[in-house]
Amino acid sequence: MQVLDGKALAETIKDELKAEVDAIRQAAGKIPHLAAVLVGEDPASQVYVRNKVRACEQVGFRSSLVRRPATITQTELLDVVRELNEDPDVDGFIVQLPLPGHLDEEAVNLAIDPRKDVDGFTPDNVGRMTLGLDCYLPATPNGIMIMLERYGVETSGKEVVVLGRSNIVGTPMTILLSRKANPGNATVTICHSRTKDVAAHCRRADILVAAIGIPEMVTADMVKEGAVIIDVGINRVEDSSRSRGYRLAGDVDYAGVKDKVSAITPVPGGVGPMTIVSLMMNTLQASKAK
Ligand SMILES: Nc1nc(=O)c2c([nH]1)NC[C@@H]1CN(c3ccc(C(=O)N[C@@H](CCC(=O)O)C(=O)O)cc3)C=[N+]21
Repeated sequence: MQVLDGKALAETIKDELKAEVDAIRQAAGKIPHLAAVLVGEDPASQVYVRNKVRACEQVGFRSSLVRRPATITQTELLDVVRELNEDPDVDGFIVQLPLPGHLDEEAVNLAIDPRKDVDGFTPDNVGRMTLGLDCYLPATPNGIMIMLERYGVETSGKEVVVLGRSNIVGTPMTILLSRKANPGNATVTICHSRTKDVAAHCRRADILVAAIGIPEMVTADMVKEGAVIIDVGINRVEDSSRSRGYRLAGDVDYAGVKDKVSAITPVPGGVGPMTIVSLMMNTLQASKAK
């Protein structure tokens, strides 16, 4: 069984990015600049954004963290987005999700200038991805594609099952995996809350991508012998034996499936770090485009 070590691969790619950033800085005096908007105090979001800022430092980017209280109004948040759209010093930015309940995520997303949308969430970028045009690819699905490519996981002609149909992971994952490209050319099934027999679909999968947010939902009886498992879930599970009071669990029962599969991503240290690296790649692309 091979552990698909996203953390190690992310470090390798960040070294490559840093070399490119250094060269650009010397040749053109330009430094890529990523801004992140963080609304409220969601503990997981704070960790993710902190990791993004740290990654920016590692590759030699400039980063700005725009923090706003959970009480911000929709109008005020749209003003923040507009300012970032118009700021010539900012190459790309993200608005960390989820937003507090009173805010309209869709309206915020629609307000982002597609040229600065390094998350790849705006209709312009989603449409361009679907048509196979140049665009910013969404960070988590693209991070997974890079992982499959660098670890030499064959996708062509394979049966892939994606659990979850979110706009940011499940749905774009199906598009990238089924497109005529390498990696790609897979036969993809998407499962969701209305799917009749999820386990039966999973058992057919050569590659299983779990992105549903239910801790350890995928158990050994649901996976095919020798399958490749991509675990996107990062769930905080109460654990009084830990000093922080919780442990991280994926959507897959790692201990239960690891002896049955050919390769699997750990949580943490799997898809998460790859998500951050693809955000860095998009930001470099944004800075080159200007
Ligand atoms: N606008 C927006 N863009 C995103 O890309 C976005 C988002 N909103 N909202 C939430 C999800 C999730 N996400 C992660 C980023 C880093 C880790 C990460 O660093 N994970 C580490 C550590 C995890 C931990 O310690 O909690 C790991 O898996 O090893 C995970 C998940 C980005 N997302």
